[in-house]
Amino acid sequence: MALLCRALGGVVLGRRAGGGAGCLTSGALSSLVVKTLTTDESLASTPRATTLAQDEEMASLTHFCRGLRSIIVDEAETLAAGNQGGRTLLDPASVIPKIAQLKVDGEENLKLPKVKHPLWCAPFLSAAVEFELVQAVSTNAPPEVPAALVKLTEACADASLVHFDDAVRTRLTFQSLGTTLELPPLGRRTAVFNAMADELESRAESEDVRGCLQRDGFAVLPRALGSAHADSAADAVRRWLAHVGENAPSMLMPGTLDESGRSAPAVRDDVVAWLAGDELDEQFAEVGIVTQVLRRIVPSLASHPDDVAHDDARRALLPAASYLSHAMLSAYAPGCRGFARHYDRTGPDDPRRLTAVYYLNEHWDAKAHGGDLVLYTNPNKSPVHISPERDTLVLFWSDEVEHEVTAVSSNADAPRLAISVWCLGPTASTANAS
Ligand SMILES: O=C(O)CCC(=O)C(=O)O
Ligand SMILES: [Fe+2]
Repeated sequence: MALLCRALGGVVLGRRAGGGAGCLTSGALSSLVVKTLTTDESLASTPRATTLAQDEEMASLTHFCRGLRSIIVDEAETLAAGNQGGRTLLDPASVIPKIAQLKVDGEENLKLPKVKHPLWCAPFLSAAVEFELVQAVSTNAPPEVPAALVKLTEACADASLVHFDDAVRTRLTFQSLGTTLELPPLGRRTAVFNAMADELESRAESEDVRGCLQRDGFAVLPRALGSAHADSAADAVRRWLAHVGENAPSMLMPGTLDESGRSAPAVRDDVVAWLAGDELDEQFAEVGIVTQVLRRIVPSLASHPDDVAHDDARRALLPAASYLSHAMLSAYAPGCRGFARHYDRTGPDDPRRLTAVYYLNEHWDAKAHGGDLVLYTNPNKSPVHISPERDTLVLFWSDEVEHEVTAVSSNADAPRLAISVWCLGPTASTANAS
């Protein structure tokens, strides 16, 4: 394990373009792979981050590193024995089921009661792949090996075993290792993720979302993903909702007031579903993709990574890898009363620090349909009304900006749909526990 830490620690891992390059020291290894897990409480109510103990993290990392190594050795032996049956090196069709089994084995053997998030294995598995990648390049393995590892990560992302961002980062790591080998183009879904994430980052940059947040406490970003991506995401969300409504209606539940799960239709009368980012069935893959894009990019908009002036404790967020609260899909049906004035952060034990809401509603007419988000940013100023139009992203500090959702007119011809993500920070109890 120490060897693994040293090996990984020496590697400069690229991050998403625009996110700044990060040098992963061995001390930072744990923050790469830890604090990323979400309890199943989040499926019932407010999303909450939880952390694993350090020995649990190391056990998980060891499990995936050893497991992946043995899968690779097994595959190499099969190929060498000539029993490949037409398979290529690390053929996803043969390797993905083995990796999926590794995840199941981890759930059974590691005894991590807190681990319920579908993508809980993502940071461990992607660290294991990165390790293999570095090993392959540094030991001058045949060039097909690193290339196969990059493609395998993309297949893992398609199979909800790692995040798409892991796949993009693995490719950047590969490029940073100085090999001249050409990689095949990004896989289809990873390419969609990448294009959406790039668009969101560059729109946020050009509209100075960070500056607005720091100055005004909120930011509004129209055309956040671009109309083509927004349309395909919104269509996919509609199909997903219909599918869930028919096949798993218990996933749709009344929006709650706080993490206790209490609901009160007089205060809010929407219906919500929690998205994990693994909603990748062929018919609605963009649901998982857009969820992963929001969860990946929104934290980086909270402040500039190099800007220490903004690093005040009140706004301190957990490390990026820990922002994996589920995303909340909310639907206010025509005729709903909305959501009464409130702060999202309900108290010192609520981890939410930054709220981001992305709207999916086509042709929303604020006057005719209502459903405004109203932000009460400053008692001396008029409140800010935001119409929930498709492809608008709104960000505000969860503990500073009181807000409400106004009634949705019964003339609206579709429910008012939004996806919300929260960036989390330490709470009184998590700070004491760590
Ligand atoms: O959908 C919106 O515009 C905001 C909803 C909201 O305030 C919440 O879910 O906490
Ligand atoms: Fe709210």
